[in-house]
Amino acid sequence: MASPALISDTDQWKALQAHVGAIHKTHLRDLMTDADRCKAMTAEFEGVYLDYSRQQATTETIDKLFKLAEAAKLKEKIDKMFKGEKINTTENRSVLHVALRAPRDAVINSDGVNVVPEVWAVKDKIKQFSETFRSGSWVGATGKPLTNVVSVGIGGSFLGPLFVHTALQTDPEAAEAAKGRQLRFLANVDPVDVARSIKDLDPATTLVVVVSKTFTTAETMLNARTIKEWIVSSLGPQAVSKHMIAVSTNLKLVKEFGIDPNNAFAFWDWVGGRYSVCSAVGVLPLSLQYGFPIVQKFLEGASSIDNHVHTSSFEKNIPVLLGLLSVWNVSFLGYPARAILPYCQALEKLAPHIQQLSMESNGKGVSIDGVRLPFEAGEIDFGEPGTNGQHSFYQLIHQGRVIPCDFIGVIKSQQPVYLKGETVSNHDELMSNFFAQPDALAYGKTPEQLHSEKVPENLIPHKTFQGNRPSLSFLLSSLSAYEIGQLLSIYEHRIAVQGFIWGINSFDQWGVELGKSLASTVRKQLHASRMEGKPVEGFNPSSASLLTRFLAVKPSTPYDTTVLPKV
Ligand SMILES: O=P(O)(O)OC[C@H]1O[C@](O)(CO)[C@@H](O)[C@@H]1O
Repeated sequence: MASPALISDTDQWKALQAHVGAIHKTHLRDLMTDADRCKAMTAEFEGVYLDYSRQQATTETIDKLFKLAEAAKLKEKIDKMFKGEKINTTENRSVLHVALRAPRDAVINSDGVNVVPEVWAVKDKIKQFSETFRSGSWVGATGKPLTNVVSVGIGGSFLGPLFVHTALQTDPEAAEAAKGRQLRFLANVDPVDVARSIKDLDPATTLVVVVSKTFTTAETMLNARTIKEWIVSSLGPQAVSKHMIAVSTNLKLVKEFGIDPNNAFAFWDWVGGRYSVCSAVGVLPLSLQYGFPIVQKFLEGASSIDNHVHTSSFEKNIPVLLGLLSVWNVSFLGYPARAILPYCQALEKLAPHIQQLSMESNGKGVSIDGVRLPFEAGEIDFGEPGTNGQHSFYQLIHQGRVIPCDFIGVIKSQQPVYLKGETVSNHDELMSNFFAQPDALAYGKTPEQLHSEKVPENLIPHKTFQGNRPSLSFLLSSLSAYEIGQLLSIYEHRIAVQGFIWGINSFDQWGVELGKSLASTVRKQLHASRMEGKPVEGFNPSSASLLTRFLAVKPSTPYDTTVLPKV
């Protein structure tokens, strides 16, 4: 019999739907008393420890999820990805970000060609370039060595590298390697972001890396032209070859922009933008800042998880378990959001990166075969480091809506601090919260407990916590480049697993196109109105009056002269 078009038509999906009633009769307060269950609901790989016992699930749920994985042909789909099959069918592309961190002797084919040597050729070029740059042998137009890097790019050409940079900044080894250097990012086309990114920088000591897979993204290209002007107006047009380099799959456009092709670093269409941090997109700016050896450790961490996801049985497979549990929470328990809560300030840019990774990958309305989904796929990701989040949105998580949480803790802080005489070290203070919050969510507090504490009657409803709120806890042994790579790869694979189960294409992003083309219509109108005084035409009444109001105020930057930020 032909396999059903949608996963929701399978018996395994229906068995999970039928199982929801039984789970609704349980409470985590009771489930957590079962020591065998708690032990069974853990997994460990190379120092990454996952405890998912605080999920609204029993071992029976997990068995049923494994059966769903079988029905979705999860193992086959993961294998196909690793084999370079064109699983991104709407763009006819392989999905091979795993090749970016594979060892030199690995063989991974796309279109019958082993891509690993090409990957390493670019990495070798980055290594050599970054060594020349960091040694001071690469000098700018005025003969000075360059110590500042501004990476210009948006979306996947920004968020992943920003996440890794932020996480490395306080790692002692990486911090030592980055002494005296600055790495900044320019993503938003808002001129305020231009101003911020170059504030107090001297073009004579700055290298600009233009990062764009397509080299056509409107925001990035305008920012690149703006920063080019900043360099040229200060150092002259010949400075571009020494002060601007690029990362792209479109080397033709890089050349047309005026960047020396020798200073361009390639990647390939089989690397999705949001999966590209391990390509030159991340490896180049990070190597300029921290040196290639540290970035190589990050790649090795990511590769270790690639191996793990590809070869481990599902029972021990951290990304597979995570992906299945997310499907359970979203599609069966009906919890549409996920909070990413690292108890580690170095991971403050993890949630913004995962937002793109997850929501651009799995925010789809049709199956990979184009059939409208009768269920919601994807989830709403957000997060903040603890304990900051506790003083912000946790109220809603404790007593308002049910939001499954990822708690991420690190055993050994990057920055140990202890004040003699204090009860605990600063990191232990942080981690006290990391351990307490999941239990507060799971157990809650009953009216009976409040009565026994003599809480006034009128406050009992306000102080009651229903509990039974799901979370999972990760403990990482430490947070160096290697573990940062592991964490990245865990989330990348988890999100792909979710997409494989839902039967969607997690590797295209057609949903971003409509807004882009409408912006181009508006851009034409703004130009015509500003330059030729043309009236606003062809828009709905709402947009027309908004645009008219906007255009009525004379801009502070007249269109007949170049103006750069002044701060
Ligand atoms: O690297 P590019 O081609 O400039 O694209 C930037 C981003 O734009 C998108 O295409 C849409 O947001 C992302 O997928 C991508 O990461």
